[in-house]
Amino acid sequence: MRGVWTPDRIRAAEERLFEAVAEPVVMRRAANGVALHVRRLLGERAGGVAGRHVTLLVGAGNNGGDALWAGALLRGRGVGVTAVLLAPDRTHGEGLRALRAAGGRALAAEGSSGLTSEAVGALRRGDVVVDGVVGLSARGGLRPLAAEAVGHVGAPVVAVDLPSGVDPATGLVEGPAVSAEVTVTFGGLKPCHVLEEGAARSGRVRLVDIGLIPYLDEPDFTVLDPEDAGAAWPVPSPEDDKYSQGVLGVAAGSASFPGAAMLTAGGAVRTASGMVRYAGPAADAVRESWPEIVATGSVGDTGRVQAWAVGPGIGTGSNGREVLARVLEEARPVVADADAITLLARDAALWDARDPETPLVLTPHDGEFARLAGERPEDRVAAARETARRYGVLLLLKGNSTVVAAPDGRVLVHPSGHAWPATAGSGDVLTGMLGKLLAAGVEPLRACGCAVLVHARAAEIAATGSAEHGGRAPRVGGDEEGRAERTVGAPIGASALLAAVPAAIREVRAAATASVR
Ligand SMILES: NC(=O)C1=CN([C@@H]2O[C@H](COP(=O)(O)OP(=O)(O)OC[C@H]3O[C@@H](n4cnc5c(N)ncnc54)[C@H](OP(=O)(O)O)[C@@H]3O)[C@@H](O)[C@H]2O)[C@@H](O)CC1
Ligand SMILES: Nc1ncnc2c1ncn2[C@@H]1O[C@H](COP(=O)(O)OP(=O)(O)O)[C@@H](O)[C@H]1O
Ligand SMILES: [K+]
Repeated sequence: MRGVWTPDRIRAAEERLFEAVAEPVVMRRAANGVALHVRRLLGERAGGVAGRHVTLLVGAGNNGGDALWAGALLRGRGVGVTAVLLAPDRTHGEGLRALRAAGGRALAAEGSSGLTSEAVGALRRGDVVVDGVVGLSARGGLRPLAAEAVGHVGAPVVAVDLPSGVDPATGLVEGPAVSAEVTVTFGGLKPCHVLEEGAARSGRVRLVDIGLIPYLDEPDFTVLDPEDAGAAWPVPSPEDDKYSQGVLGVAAGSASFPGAAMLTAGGAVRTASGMVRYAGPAADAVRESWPEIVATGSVGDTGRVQAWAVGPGIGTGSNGREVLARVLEEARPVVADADAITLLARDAALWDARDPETPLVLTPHDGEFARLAGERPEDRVAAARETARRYGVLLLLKGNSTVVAAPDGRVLVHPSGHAWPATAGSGDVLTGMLGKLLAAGVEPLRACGCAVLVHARAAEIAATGSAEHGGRAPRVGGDEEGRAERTVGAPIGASALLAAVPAAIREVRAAATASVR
């Protein structure tokens, strides 16, 4: 599990760190981390380090200072280094002196009419470009000269702290911005590394220890890693039977939408052993697809369950309303998706059926969120947190980065790193998976984080066939940790995602086992 802190809180921790350790020492630690990851990327993409060329794009602040110091260190490894200075009179003085003393070149970016041809040449020549334009203090979109320079970058980029042009606090991008292959950040993750466009533009995020950790308080939110999901994933123990692992009731689908029932129920079956019951008009179809499911026609006839998954395909008319009200009255943990969210958003009386002490998870996409909150989410973390608090629910806001907020203010974020789950019916699969984790007794916030992580990974496995390749997706260039964007994949439907859920579970469980060795 990794913490994420807002820029203000990172800065406040840095202030405390500087009382104990001199600022230049800290900066040197940061630059060491940058130089290390530049060397690695040169090895991957340029086949070696010595004799290769790196171009530094350097802004006016300490972010540029980090880049210059890293350049000085790279000179010591035989790398040719050219710094393109966006603000020559305000460049970090010590960093520039260090680079020059190590034999690096520096040139002003700006000529009489924008970027000089020399600067453009340097940006084009680098085997790797280091983005030291702006870091934590970024405000608004890139300044015109910086934007022009970024437009000339063709080589793989190592971003210092964060990709320039991305808002550090939100991950939003206004205008041109850097797309990094690797982002080297210091002390703790910032929101831009895991939210919105910033998540994709950050590439592989590498965290460097600069001694900040003891000065950081509780994170603003957290990101689960595969090993966290693997450690929490329920598997049967020798004492277990089918009931003790938690029984999930699925109330999904209708005569017109039997597929929603199949996908939701399937998500549950593939997530954990034990038992799944189904209640609804698609009972025959569900029995045919999933013979292991005990299916009945109505919620009242279902028998005992430890949690419910309700909503996909139930419709928003009186039948759907009746189903949802009956499920809520059972006072068991519930995951409510799709039509159930629409019903809850427009019918305040439905909330009376709910026991406020029993966990209720709502899993809206942005459109469903707007029905609940009155507007589409802008700052997704703040919006999810506020809505979770207001309704007293766990709010799982789906998207490329999924945000899960608990009513007590805790938040988990999962940046998927790809968009393979964006396919019709994949939300239904997620609902079934999450319901089964709730039925198994996994703590609700963690259950949400685990379900989202494994669901996204299952989609990636299905799209790329990576499980068939011994855990490695076929990739175009790059190393085994290469980004999903460079992975060769083919579009999938939700059934393919569903079929890959066991492979994704095996993978996270293997990660958990490896991490305790
Ligand atoms: N604190 C520490 O010692 C440590 C910090 N560390 C490093 O320091 C970084 C923070 O450094 P910082 O605070 O100096 O600011 P920084 O992000 O370089 O930007 C400031 C300059 O950028 C400019 N600018 C602003 N917005 C812009 C835009 N949209 N487009 C273009 N330019 C823009 C703005 O110029 P302006 O044009 O507004 O005058 C201003 O001069 C942090 O990210 C990390 O890398 C590490 O070494 C660890 C120790
Ligand atoms: N651009 C995207 N990148 C990654 N995941 C996405 C993207 N768009 C949607 N998803 C994921 O796909 C799933 C879609 O769910 P949902 O919108 O409910 O679809 P449906 O109702 O068709 O099942 C969610 O898990 C969501 O997080
Ligand atoms: K940067």
